Amino acid sequence: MTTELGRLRKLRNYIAGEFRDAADGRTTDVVNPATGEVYATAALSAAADVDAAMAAAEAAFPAWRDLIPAERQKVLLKIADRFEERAEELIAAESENCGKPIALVRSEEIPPMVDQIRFFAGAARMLEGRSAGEYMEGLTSIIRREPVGVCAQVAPWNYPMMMAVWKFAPALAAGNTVVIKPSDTTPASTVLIGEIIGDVLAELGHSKAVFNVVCGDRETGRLMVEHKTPAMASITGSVRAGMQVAESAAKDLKRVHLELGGKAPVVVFEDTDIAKAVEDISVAGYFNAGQDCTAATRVLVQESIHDEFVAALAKAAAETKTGAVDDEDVLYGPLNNANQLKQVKGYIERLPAHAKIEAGGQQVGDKGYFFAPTVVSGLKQDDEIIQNEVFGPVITVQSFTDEDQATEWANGVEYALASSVWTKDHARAMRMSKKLDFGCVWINTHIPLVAEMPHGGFKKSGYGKDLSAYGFEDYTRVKHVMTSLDG
Ligand SMILES: NCCCC=O
Repeated sequence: MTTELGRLRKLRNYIAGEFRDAADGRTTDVVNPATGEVYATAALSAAADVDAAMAAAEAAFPAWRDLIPAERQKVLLKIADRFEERAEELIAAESENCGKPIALVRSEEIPPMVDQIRFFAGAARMLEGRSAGEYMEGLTSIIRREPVGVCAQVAPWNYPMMMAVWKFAPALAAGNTVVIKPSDTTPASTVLIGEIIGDVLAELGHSKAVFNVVCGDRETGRLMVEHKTPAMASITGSVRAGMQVAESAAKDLKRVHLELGGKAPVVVFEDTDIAKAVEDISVAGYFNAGQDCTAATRVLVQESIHDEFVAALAKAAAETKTGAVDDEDVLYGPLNNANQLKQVKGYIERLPAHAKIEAGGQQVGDKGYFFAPTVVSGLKQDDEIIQNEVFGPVITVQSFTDEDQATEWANGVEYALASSVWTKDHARAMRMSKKLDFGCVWINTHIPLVAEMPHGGFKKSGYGKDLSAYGFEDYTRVKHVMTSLDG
């Protein structure tokens, strides 16, 4: 099948089932971060394009909302099947757009995405509400769970495809219509997803305008969030972007769903199995070049095993490979863009004198945006690299004395998305899972996720959940209907 990608290398908006250039013809260049070369252009959408997409989604909403859930389920199940059938196209688009290792997109991204779409297909038929009944004499109360309306969704560049799935699947399952904007650095796979979903909608007799893709930059995102049509704005991105969205959405009290940054602490006690912990933490710190809001980035290790642990982490880093998309031995590819490379380099250049680079610390090669697996030890709680999200293949290490100090430092950042604790002591693990102020606490593991469980943080990591029944409910509203029994 010829796709938008294969045909043109010109990525356009997908509105009401049609590929459209931005109304004013503007485009941005799309760069392959593995080569640093431009390989496509994408529409740079402005107000007229956002208006068109919102009008399409608004017009499609009543019919989509009024379908019985089983019909929406059929659509989502077919989308999941189509993702499997067209997996190689999706993998190629994602890999070229992000420089991701092809084998890892195939094994680590496609299967969970397909599973997540199927999970939400099921969730469409499992709407929750309190039992209907007489809570006041002579009056029956019932709960209706309804879609919110048009959803404006802004996806990030670290997992463009999977984050699009986390947004469109619960939204569509619940009966909402969607306008989604991929990052301006990674529009390719989302445009292809637009085509796939549009085809499925049409094949099953529904309007293609249920799902619309608008390409563009931050300004396009701002226009979407401030637009009068959507009832909800959902964004995965930086804290800065999330705060701007919350502020814009506050102007007309839109519902907001924010999945922002992370700075996951990895608390390693002296009784842990060091070899296993190092192996798992390295993968969880370097996978996707550390560009993961739950990455195992901030290791806190008990002082009695500190030196041994750091030496093992440094050895694991030296053995971890980054490189070409078709090399099956690499764990991760390049950073996503030149700006991100500059940001990661900046954190390393500004390290304080008391920090020690145990491994890596430099760009790899002179083509593309690759960065070496890095371990930095000797850090203090107030250091910039401890407090801020690096979003690169950098693991920091601090040495703690006891449980109280570990807890204080683990919680002592503005982020609160994910964390892990490593110990053989069950009671300590359970104490720590209560004390760690994060949306997820892993015990003796770090980074796995499942469709059935929520993903989302506290504090400046945002609010609202992705995945799970909680994520599904975020895309619904609850209405109370009360009826007199006297006619
Ligand atoms: N491991 C998936 C994390 C999603 C956000 O970065």
